[in-house]
Amino acid sequence: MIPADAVQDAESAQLPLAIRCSGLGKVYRRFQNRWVRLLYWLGFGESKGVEETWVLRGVSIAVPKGQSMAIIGVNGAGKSTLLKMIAGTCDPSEGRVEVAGRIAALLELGIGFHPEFTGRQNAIMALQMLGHDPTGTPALVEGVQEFAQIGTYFEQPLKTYSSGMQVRLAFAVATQVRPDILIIDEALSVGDVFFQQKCFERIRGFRAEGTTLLFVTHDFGSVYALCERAILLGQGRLIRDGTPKEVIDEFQAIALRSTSPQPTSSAMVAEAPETVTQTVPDTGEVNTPEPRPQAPDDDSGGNVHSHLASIESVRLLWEGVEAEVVPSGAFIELEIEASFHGLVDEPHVGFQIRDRFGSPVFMTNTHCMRRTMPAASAGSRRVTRFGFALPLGPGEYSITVGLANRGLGEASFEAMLSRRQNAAKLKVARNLEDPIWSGLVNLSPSVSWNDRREAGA
Ligand SMILES: Nc1ncnc2c1ncn2[C@@H]1O[C@H](COP(=O)(O)OP(=O)(O)OP(=O)(O)O)[C@@H](O)[C@H]1O
Repeated sequence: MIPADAVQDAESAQLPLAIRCSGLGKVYRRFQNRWVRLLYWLGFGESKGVEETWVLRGVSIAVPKGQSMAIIGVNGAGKSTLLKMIAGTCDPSEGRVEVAGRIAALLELGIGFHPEFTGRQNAIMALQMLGHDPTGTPALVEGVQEFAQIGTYFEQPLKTYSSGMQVRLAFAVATQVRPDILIIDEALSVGDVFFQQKCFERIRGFRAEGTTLLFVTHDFGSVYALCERAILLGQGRLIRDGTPKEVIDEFQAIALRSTSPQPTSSAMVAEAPETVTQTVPDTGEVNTPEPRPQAPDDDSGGNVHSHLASIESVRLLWEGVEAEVVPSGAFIELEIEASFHGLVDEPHVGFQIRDRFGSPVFMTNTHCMRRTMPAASAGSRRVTRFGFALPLGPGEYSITVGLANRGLGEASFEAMLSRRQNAAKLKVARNLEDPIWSGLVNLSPSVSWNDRREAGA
């Protein structure tokens, strides 16, 4: 939890560093008027009429050479600001950044490109600006064209490009020569799935050759797939530094603790619900003292507790018997027992299955299934059973369960009452009766064919 640890850890391990940030901060100032601005820059009137907003403060991290680190946090947490300071496109207001090696940064869509120039012209200029030898440029431009695969658009002005085409060109230019440090800010989320896979393949290749990777994304699947470390920023501060799983769990826990008046996400057991309201439902009973509104008490493991209800047990049943290992394709039941300590007028129960990287495999809940359970009164217990076939590939999975009150709109809840992160684990074994297949999910394809004869044959 202590940001400075990151610097100390890497240094005490005496790892050669690619990046070191020490006490990094960025402040933006708003001036009441231009006179205040002038006085400020002349060194007068320090505080009068000047509003300071620190968007990043006290960030100290050390990134050893060759490490892949994800930066996660809610919108406005300061992720892009940190990347820009490391890339050198934005000056810190305080603290220091030191980098060792050549940086390639994909910070904003087509950064530095000119809308009137063609893809080819932009590629030539960008490669030269990145410091590549002009004599080697034709070969590099060919490589960009080949990787970007934007066809005849390569000869058209950039202003005619879709955002996906711009990312293709930008990524191809930035990565045409392996950089020592590669910085990517969300850019890859724009491209189509095939291009993303191609980019990830190139990034993996660079990693294998020793490139350091800094990666901002809201896609946790790619964090698990690409990064060995993650940091969590919140309101411009470094609040967690650890493995992707630790940091993503913390992010989810913080998101659940949030007290913003927006409803919680429908995926009540799922990916980082943005917010949870703290409202206790109106019981509708006259002269009954209402329980005081109380925030769900969330521990750092992503669990939620409240005074209204709690999930007591979670069991997996295969053929009616509790099981931890089941064959792929088996029909299983997930049994969730909850106890209610107050009236919950519209309870909903849900679950999420995650794979060993922590990536969600499946999630649903009774609200999303358009099922309405009866109200649960104080002192009652209820067992909810979900039954489903499990056509997943062999491997280990975890199950997180949740209980919320009152479904809102299409996909949200008024209050999260109980959540148990990783409440059960499940091992899926190969089903020896299955035909041979590999992958995440058994699609059980059918197959048919018919022969056609050429006329006259
Ligand atoms: N030039 C600027 N002037 C004033 N405030 C700014 C400026 N640039 C960024 N900010 C503010 O700094 C904060 C952090 O912004 P930043 O873009 O670094 O966040 P982020 O975590 O990358 O967010 P997102 O996930 O939405 O991209 C935000 O509140 C933003 O409004």
